Amino acid sequence: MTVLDDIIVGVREDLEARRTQVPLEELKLLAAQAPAPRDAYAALGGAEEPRQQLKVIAEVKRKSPSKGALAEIADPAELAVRYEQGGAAVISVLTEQRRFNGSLADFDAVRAAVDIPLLRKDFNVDEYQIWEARAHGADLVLLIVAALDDEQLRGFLALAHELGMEALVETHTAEEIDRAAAAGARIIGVNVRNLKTLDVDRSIFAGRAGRIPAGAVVVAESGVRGAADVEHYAAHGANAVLVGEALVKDNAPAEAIAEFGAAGAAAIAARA
Ligand SMILES: O=P(O)(O)OC[C@@H](O)[C@@H](O)c1c[nH]c2ccccc12
Repeated sequence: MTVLDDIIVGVREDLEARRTQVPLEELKLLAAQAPAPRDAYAALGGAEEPRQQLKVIAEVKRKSPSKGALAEIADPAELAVRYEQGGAAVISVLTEQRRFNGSLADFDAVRAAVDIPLLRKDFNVDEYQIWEARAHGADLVLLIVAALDDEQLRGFLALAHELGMEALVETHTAEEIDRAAAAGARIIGVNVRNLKTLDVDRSIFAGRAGRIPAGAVVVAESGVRGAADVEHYAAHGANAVLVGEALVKDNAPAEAIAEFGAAGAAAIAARA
């Protein structure tokens, strides 16, 4: 059993517990009452031609299975406000409980505090979680290709789009990129962390990005330690970076986001 399989077992158990408390029919009513979704594709510069900026997806991440506790985040809303002030395009909030110490309560707190698009970051393996994301005011959901078969991937992507949301479709291998593209993903992430082993290999990004179709926003996920890593990803085709650990550990996350954006834009300009 891979790490990913193991995580999903726990995710499914937690999800079944929530389903008995809030049945799907009730979630659908809540989703209908939620504020309209914000356009995450536009926020990530998807429609700009050419894409000259490097967008930052800033993550609220308390803990990870590879590194354990990362930071004491007393007030996720306050952190999110700093992310927004620093110029983050999107904020990602981990809601997985067992391994990442996240929650929908964290998500709700962040939703109430900022106006930019929010990603509900979880191991989404059931339609219930997509409705749940929208009911809580999410604008995007994470879909991990390695965790889904093609029918699930297409079904969840279609549901997210029907509900007015986008999906960050996460890949690791070239084959997963092809599956994401064939399913019609508009925002494709390359996670340099292999979720089956948790190994990080930043060098894989360069060889993957060119495989992503031109219309899709290219997101480099994981492993950003500082501006040099952002420059590397931007030089090799990233339109956006998703950063967790480095930002939750930084005393000045807003300044770090601004620095990443500037470093990325310079690398994109140098590439042209
Ligand atoms: O903390 P990092 O190395 O900056 O990584 C952020 C993000 O990419 C990582 O949290 C992540 C990427 N894909 C995921 C899927 C589930 C949980 C977490 C993740």
